[in-house]
Amino acid sequence: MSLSCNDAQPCSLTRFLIEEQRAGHIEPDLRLLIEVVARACKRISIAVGKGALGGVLGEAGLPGAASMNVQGEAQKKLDVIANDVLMEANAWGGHLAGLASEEMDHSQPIPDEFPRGRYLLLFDPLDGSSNIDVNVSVGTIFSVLPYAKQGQDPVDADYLQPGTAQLAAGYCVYGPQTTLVLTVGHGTHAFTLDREVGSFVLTTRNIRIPEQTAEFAVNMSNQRHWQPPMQAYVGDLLAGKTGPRGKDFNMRWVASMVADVHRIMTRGGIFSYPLDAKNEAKGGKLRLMYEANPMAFLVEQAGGAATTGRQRMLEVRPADLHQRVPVFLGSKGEVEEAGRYHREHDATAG
Ligand SMILES: O=P(O)(O)OC[C@H]1O[C@](O)(COP(=O)(O)O)[C@@H](O)[C@@H]1O
Ligand SMILES: [Mg+2]
Ligand SMILES: [Mg+2]
Repeated sequence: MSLSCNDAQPCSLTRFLIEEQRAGHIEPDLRLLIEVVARACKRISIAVGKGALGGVLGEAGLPGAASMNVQGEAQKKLDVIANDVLMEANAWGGHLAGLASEEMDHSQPIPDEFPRGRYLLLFDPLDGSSNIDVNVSVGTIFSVLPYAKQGQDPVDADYLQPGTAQLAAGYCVYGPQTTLVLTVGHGTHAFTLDREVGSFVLTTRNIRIPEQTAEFAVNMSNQRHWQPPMQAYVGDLLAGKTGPRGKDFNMRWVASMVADVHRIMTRGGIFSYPLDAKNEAKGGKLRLMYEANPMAFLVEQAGGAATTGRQRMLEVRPADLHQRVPVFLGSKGEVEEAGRYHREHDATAG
């Protein structure tokens, strides 16, 4: 029996990963690590799907005393559940040296009593938390980095590798369908969860993001806080056909990065969360290690581009585990266009 995926043979994630291993694209233990993460995503998908019936909606913590994460944000029950699922699944997995989560102050080495591996896993366990209680798509984002110091506990500094060092990245969107989108550095591929069978099935091999687009995603309510190049860029998008861009643009904003990026993976577009007067002191809103870098890797592997507006995202040198950055990603032509507004502004501002 042939193990290779073909049109007649739906390809499970397991089978796909074995093929990637045979092609020399991934090590066997990275394959197994991705399987563990995918299993955890299935469990999170089930928890998300239960909603009010499962008692998983609402804030974590006691009434009147919301539990806060390291980012100073109130945690939802599902933020905590998703974090626990990923932690527990991976502690036992045997493929990791340590983990870091958007929800935890510091990275955690795999305890001594468990087998240790050669990878570091970083994740945003539940992205789009503000959408949990209103039954709108949320997701999980993850990134895998190498760890070479065998026999030593990894510390936060070991995670501060640029996005170009990522060995794998992915997200799982919990929407009308649960879809896992994955790269191991050889294209970006989508797997849809067959809920009856309980396995992820390859549904799009080699996603290609259209280079040009007429759709942008940004939280327009922040417009008055933006810096001049962003004001100028979006001003020209809004001017439409009669403006300098010469075409009308549509706008979408789900407020779950995973869902917004998934739309861009499907039909193109540009997603941006720029610097503004509210987030400037923190460096931006979105997190480099848990959100921007894995998404940038996935988007580049799908033929798109990802920048801070001024620099390729994957080349940013991280200084802090919870570092925040401005984000522009999606259709290559449009991301370059946004970068041009920043360059021209910086040149004239001296
Ligand atoms: O509240 P805003 O400004 O619309 O921001 C939404 C953005 O914040 C995020 O929800 C941040 O992610 P978390 O829910 O993981 O904190 C992104 O998913 C989304 O793009
Ligand atoms: Mg997030
Ligand atoms: Mg989150």
